[in-house]
Amino acid sequence: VVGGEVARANSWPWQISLQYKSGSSFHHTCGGSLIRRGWVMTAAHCVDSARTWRVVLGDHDINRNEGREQYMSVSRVYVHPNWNSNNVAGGWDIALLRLSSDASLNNYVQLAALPPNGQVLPHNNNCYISGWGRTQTGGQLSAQLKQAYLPVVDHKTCTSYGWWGSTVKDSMVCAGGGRESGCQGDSGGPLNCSVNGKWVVHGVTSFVSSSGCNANQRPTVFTRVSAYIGWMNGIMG
Ligand SMILES: CC(C)C[C@H](NC(=O)C(F)(F)F)C(=O)N[C@@H](C)C(=O)Nc1ccc(C(F)(F)F)cc1
Repeated sequence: VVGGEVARANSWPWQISLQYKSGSSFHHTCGGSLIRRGWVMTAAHCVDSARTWRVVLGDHDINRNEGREQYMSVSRVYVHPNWNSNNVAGGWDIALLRLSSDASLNNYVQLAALPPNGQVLPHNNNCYISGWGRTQTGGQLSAQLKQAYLPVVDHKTCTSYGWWGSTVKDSMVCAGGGRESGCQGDSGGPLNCSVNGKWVVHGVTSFVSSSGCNANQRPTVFTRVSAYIGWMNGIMG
């Protein structure tokens, strides 16, 4: 996350860290959201390579053991069948991870609320991105979970000339576009939007400009969760 601030610990209790095993240790690579006690929603591009994954729930500082973490292994990865790893602009950048056991819900670990099928938020709707991604273009990951205020940029604006144009599809949500943005390592994490006074995860962090995370008029682009409710219910039952 470029800009914004360190989040109050566990204030986004559905935020997870997706980590892969390298040698004898695990490394953060993406974010995700806990959507059922045994299921995590993330980006398809996060799980393109076959690795040994683990999901950390209840985390704040990914480099320290603070005692609230739950470390879960992943029993199966469901990547959207239409996902094409050579074409993030095509959309379909969503995947579900089946956890090997159910999470324990508490003050630090809660389920994300998902939007109703098809719901599209208005321009400037209040949203926050959260994640442990780079804090500057080309910079380092953040040790502590960060958040930044990224209001929704409507499709009409986001797909216009000088903005993303036709790179952004109807199955995506744009947010931000100023000095604050997502960045590498935030992928798969939530766009937390306030709807009728409740936080709802409307986006899965998908891409930013290759010329810089917080490039002007290149808002952070998210997979629109409300376009995939049917697919997710079909998988999770
Ligand atoms: C691995 C990538 C598919 C997703 C990666 N995502 C992120 O960094 C994050 F965290 F913001 F979600 C990204 O945007 N990386 C930048 C460096 C990038 O490659 N952006 C990008 C690539 C292609 C296009 C396209 F589709 F237009 F060709 C648009 C943006």
